[in-house]
Amino acid sequence: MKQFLRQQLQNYDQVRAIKWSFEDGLYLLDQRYLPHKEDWVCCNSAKMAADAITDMVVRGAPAIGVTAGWGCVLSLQEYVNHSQWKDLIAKDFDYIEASRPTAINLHWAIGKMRLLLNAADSAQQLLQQVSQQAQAIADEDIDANYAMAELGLEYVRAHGGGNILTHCNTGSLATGGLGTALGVIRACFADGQTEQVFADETRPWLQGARLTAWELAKDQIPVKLIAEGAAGYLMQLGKVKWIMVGADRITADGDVANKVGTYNLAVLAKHHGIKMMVVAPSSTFDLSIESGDQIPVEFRDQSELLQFSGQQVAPQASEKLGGWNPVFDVTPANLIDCIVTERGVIENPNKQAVRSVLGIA
Ligand SMILES: CSC[C@H]1O[C@H](OP(=O)(O)O)[C@H](O)[C@@H]1O
Repeated sequence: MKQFLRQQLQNYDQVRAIKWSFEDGLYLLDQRYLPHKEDWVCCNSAKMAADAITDMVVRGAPAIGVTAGWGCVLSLQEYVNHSQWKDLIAKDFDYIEASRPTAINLHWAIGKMRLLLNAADSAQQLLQQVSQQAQAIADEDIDANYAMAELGLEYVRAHGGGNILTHCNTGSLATGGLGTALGVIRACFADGQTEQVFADETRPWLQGARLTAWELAKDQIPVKLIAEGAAGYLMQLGKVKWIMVGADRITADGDVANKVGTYNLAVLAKHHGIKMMVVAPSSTFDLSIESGDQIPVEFRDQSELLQFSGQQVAPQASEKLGGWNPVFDVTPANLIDCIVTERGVIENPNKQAVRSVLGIA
């Protein structure tokens, strides 16, 4: 069974949104234009890689961490023979880290690279170390996706399958491989635990409508798109048994920052007795903070709200009236049934459960 599942998951793991070669550099599938166009952006500097993160060419917490790693290699390649290499590279690392505030995977990746930089006294040696670290970040993410898919499926088998509602995009476009929540969803479908996936649109970037629907359609996994506002009615009619989402930052107590709208779903799920599953690798945990109100929530330009595929949806809105555009929200741990990581499943998340599953004394 495990072999069959692994084969099935490999069939679902064909899309790569991030491509790297030392000769050609970093290529990112431009997610701003999917599913209509499959354009690639070539990043040949750390700044270009950072700007691609800020501009959402690439998005999704783990994918941002992987991209940040390769962005650091681009910096080394640019300055390895420069007399001021250490200062220039440090500035590039800072610029990459500032590209988006919420996803901790970005800061985790840069933190690893900064440790190497601070200890380095040879640029050539550092280039090799940073390259190996970037490759390790990418490889570990792919492996973590498979581990989470298998652990998440085991948990669903033990608690009963059923239809799933997912939010935003947590698949191959948000990670280095199979996906986090979408990896579990793929495993559940392969195992017959679910026959129907519901994806909500996820305004304003439409990661659900544009990206998750695209990924699942490619997999030939039955997916129905819903307006976010329909989620409560879907649950009230008993059409879903699970809510499965990803995460951008999880605190030591198990509070979860994720795409805005996740908190709404968690409250509704609790009210309707539906299981709320978060799926995220250990690189998404920020154990330096205890509660969700310490997580920096990204606000993006109100213009992203006031248009819809190029049309002004609120022409009457002015700069003053504008929009209020937080792109994440924070779900308290007590609304979450389980957090699936590659190290194990954190049931009824709290400080002790987080530390125990992550293997921290
Ligand atoms: C694999 S989890 C990805 C996570 O990132 C998304 O945010 P964004 O599209 O703004 O980068 C969303 O929160 C997903 O859950």
